[in-house]
Amino acid sequence: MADPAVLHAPQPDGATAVLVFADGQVAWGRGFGAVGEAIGEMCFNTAMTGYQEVMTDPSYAAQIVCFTFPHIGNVGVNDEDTESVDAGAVGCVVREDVTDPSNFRSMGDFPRWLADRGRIGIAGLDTRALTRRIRRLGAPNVAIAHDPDGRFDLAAMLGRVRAWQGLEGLDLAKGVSRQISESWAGDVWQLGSGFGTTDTDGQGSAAARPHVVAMDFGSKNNIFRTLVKAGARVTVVPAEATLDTIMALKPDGVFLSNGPGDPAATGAYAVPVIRGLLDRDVPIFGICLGHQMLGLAAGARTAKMFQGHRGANHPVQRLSDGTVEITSMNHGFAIDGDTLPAGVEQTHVSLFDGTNCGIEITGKKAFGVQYHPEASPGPQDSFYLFERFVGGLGDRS
Ligand SMILES: NC(=O)CC[C@H](N)C(=O)O
Repeated sequence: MADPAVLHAPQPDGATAVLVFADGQVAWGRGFGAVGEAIGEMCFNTAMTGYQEVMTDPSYAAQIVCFTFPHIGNVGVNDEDTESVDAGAVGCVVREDVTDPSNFRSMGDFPRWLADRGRIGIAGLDTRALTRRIRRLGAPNVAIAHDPDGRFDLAAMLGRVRAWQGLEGLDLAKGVSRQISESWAGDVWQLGSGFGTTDTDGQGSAAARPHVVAMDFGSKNNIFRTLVKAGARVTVVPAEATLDTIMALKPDGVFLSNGPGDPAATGAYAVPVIRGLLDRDVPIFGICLGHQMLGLAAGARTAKMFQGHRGANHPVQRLSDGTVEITSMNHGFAIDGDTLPAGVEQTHVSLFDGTNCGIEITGKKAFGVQYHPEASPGPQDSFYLFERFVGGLGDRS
């Protein structure tokens, strides 16, 4: 039950936003971005850069991001550093008030951009204390609200956050996926030249490239850009594409994207399709949710983590040679490494907590990683995975 003393914590002067936790705790702050209310699971992200990419990563659907880096919004926003058109986190929690943007790439300010996307921000909170709370108690369900007049009905908010089912068992991937297929031509962004295309990256004409059919479960666009950079021709298909639809596109390989929600809840559509691809020996590469789904299709189980991994400096060990990759991460579920059946090999582990970070299906060109080798934001130590996948597609008989 809520602690009434907490729920009725007095509203400080000037408070225009509030967080109401499912256990009744309340945290007051200053609102920015959209006016209104949203409900989600609060997580923390430790990346020092890339707030725009984080907020537009569809894997954060139904989540509120607490940034541990204190200065968020200070380099503004632009039209290039977005990972999706309109999906992403429902809100964010930041330490310092957002200052005027200062950056040569800035095209606008973060609060206005958030408002345009209907996303709520709250500033002035002790984000380190909130992070410690998550580390102690696990990721909480939270209601976030912003009202410039400072009027909030805390009891009603508490009722709504308690009524929310939470992320466990929630299927969000098909809701944020593209609904129609699309052919993807853009290459990765570079300083000075911006985004390249398949015509400008020196890898030959699009038709000569291996064809990757990418299943979109709520993908970050930089994955498709990186597949193109690695030499692929990419066709993106919706999350609920059938095995027949995919095979009709004559894929040289199939890519399984990241995405929001509980992987185990996607069992009705994606997992049987992936099983069919495995039966047909189609090469497969999965990232994050896609990795988890590949594991489920191969017979492993997934589980919700206590606090999850989100940041841009997570060390992962590659077991084949002991090399450590510094990776970008964003996940709250994981494959349970103890449930890998025969024929599924663990290839990478987290050096933070030993959780599974990579699998490979023995005897097939099918592998996945729990982290984000496409970075955006984050280090690019793991780009070799794209080269390995795309480079291995040419010799399929
Ligand atoms: N980035 C992702 O694909 C996240 C996968 C899954 N929704 C999780 O939280 O674990």
